[in-house]
Amino acid sequence: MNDVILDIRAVSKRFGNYQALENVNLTVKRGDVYGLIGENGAGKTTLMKLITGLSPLTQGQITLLGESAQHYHYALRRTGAIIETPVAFPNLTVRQNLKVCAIQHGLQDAQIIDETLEFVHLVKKQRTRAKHLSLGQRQRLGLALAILPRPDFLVLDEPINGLDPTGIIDFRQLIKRLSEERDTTILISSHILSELYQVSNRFGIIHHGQLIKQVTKEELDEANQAGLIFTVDKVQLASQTLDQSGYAPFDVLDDQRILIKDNNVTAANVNQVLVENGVAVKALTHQEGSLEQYYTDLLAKEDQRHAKSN
Ligand SMILES: Nc1ncnc2c1ncn2[C@@H]1O[C@H](COP(=O)(O)OP(=O)(O)OP(=O)(O)O)[C@@H](O)[C@H]1O
Repeated sequence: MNDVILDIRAVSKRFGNYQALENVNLTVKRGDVYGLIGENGAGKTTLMKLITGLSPLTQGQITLLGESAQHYHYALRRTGAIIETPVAFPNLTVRQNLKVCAIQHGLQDAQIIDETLEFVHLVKKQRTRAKHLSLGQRQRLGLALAILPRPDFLVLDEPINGLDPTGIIDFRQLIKRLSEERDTTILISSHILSELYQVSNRFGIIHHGQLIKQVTKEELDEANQAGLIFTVDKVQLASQTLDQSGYAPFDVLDDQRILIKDNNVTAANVNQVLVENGVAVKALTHQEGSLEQYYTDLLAKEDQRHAKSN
C-alpha cells in the first residue's frame, strides 16, 4: 500500500516575471490532515491550484494518488476541492446542486445525496436556493459538493474564512469526521492557526513562495514545550520520583517547575505519586502547543537569515 498520497517535487510556478512558487517539495501521507500556512500572497492558493489541475506547473512534478503526468486526471477524479470561494449554482436549491454534482460523477443513488446532506447538516436547507444561504451554509454546501463523490483526497483553501465561532467549531468537527470516519486525507489552509492546530497532524509553512518547513504536531509540541506543568516545593525530589515512576519525558524548567511532555498522562495520577513521595504540588497548569508561536518564531528567524544573507 502506498502511504504517500501527494508528492510534490521541485515545483515552481511563474506568472510572467513573478516567481510565485520556487522549488517546493511537500509530501502528504495517507490519513494526514495537512495544514498549509503562510502570509497573504505566500503562494498557498497557487499551490492548491497546481495540485487540483486548475493551473499548469512551470517546473517540477506532482504525483497524486500514485498518478502523474498524462494519468493525473485519474487522480483528480478521486479528489475533491474548495479553492477560493465554493462554487454552486445560485438559482438551484441545495438538493438540486447536489443532484447535478451526483449526475456529473455518474452517481444515481439518491441515498448518497441524503447522506451528504446529513453529514454537512444541511437537511433542513435542502429546498433553499444556494443564493439564499448564509455564508456558513454556503461553505457547508461547498464542502458537500466536494465530498459527495467520496473522494480519497480533499483540498480545502481557507474553508473557515468568514465563519462565526459556531460555524468554525461546526466545520472543525466536519473535518475531523471526514478524517476519522471516512479516512479522507486532507490538505487545508487557514489563517486561523489555532483552528488549524486542532484539526491537523502535520503542517507546511510557505513563505515568499518557498516551503520553509514541514513539521509534525508532535515536533511542534516538543518545540513549544506542550504538556503538564507541575509547580512543586522540592523540584529535585520530584524529578527523581518521576524518573523512577516512568513519567518520561519531562523537563525541569526551573527550581520550582517541571514539565511533563506526554499529554496523555493523567494529572491526578502524577499528583498522587508526587505527594506519596513527599513532594507538595503547589499548582498544575496545562500548556498548549501554539502553532501561532511556532510560526511567528520561524518567520522571524527566516527573515533574519534573509536579511543577513543580503
Ligand atoms: N494569475 C496570476 N497572475 C499573476 N500573479 C498571480 C496570479 N495568481 C496569483 N498570483 C500572485 O502569486 C502570489 C501568491 O498568490 P496566492 O493566491 O497563491 O497567495 P496565498 O498564499 O493563497 O494568499 P492569501 O492568504 O492572501 O490567499 C501573489 O503575489 C499573487 O498576486
